[in-house]
Amino acid sequence: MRIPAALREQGIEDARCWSIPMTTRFRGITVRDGVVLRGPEGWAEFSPFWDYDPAESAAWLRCALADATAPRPAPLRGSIEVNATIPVVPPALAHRLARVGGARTAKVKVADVASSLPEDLERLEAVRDALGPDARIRVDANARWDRDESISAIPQLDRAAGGLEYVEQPVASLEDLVAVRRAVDVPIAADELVRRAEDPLRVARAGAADVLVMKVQPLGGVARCLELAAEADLPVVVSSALESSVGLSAGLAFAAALPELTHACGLATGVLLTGDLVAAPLRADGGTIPVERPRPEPELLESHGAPRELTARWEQRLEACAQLL
Ligand SMILES: O=C(O)CCC(=O)C1=CC=C[C@@H](O)[C@@H]1C(=O)O
Ligand SMILES: [Mg+2]
Repeated sequence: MRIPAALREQGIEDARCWSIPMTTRFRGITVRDGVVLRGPEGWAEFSPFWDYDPAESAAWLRCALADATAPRPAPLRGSIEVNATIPVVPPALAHRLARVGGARTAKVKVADVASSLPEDLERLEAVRDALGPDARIRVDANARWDRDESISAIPQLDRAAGGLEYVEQPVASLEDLVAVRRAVDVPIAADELVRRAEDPLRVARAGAADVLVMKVQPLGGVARCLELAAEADLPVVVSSALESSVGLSAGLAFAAALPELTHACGLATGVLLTGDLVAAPLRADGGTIPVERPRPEPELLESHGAPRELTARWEQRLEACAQLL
């Protein structure tokens, strides 16, 4: 595919567009697509979701550009503990997915348009049953509740799960998050208020969350995430943006370089894709993923290569974002 001049000037030598079907619908998506870029440090991923406009997507490109052209920080650990990620699926499938990869923490999606509260409760019961009493279970509502819905749903979810580690982004606004956090006993994590906010640290400064979920692409890259985490001074959960192993490995690099890592990270999402760009995909085993930087396989870049029309859309997107760098 065509490489914007601004990226060539900064050392990008190759760019490939890919598209891989998901195993289950997640975030309303059934196919994941994106671009991988090659620079002097290796391959890096640029894969903003399609609902991110060019201004927001520019942060994803800054991440890819830095990861392809500048060395990653020194790792402080060789493997990262991860959580199983459970989409909105029936209880029997949730039970099965919770055990894939041997994680001792699961994150369960709730409050989805495709799911009622009773169904969310059943999904949580199934996950607890699968993992046993010592596992940690967190839920992610993706800002779909209002204040009152949160305050009513969270204690019910907490009971069904046999105890929740935290609730991720129950409501959209900072003000509502503060109110919910005051009203419930379960700790609160912020995600959208970090990754889609003009000021990702506002939530930390306001004391509105107990945990920050951080994703390297939307936040502009590994180095910037390390700066933000140091300033936020809150426990960080590094999570994926449903990347291929090329992008997941940047998340692992961030998690590996954090001075303190107290929670399992949401980087075991490779299993939600039906294929990958590397020969040995980054997958959880015994609940951890090794901190590695696998390189894409030429045959896999070929076989997962995006159709021409999709590639043209990504070329336009890359160009628009490159102009905003
Ligand atoms: O945190 C995890 O366990 C996996 C990543 C994950 O849940 C997400 C990745 C990308 C987009 C999001 O809708 C979703 C999230 O909201 O955290
Ligand atoms: Mg989230």
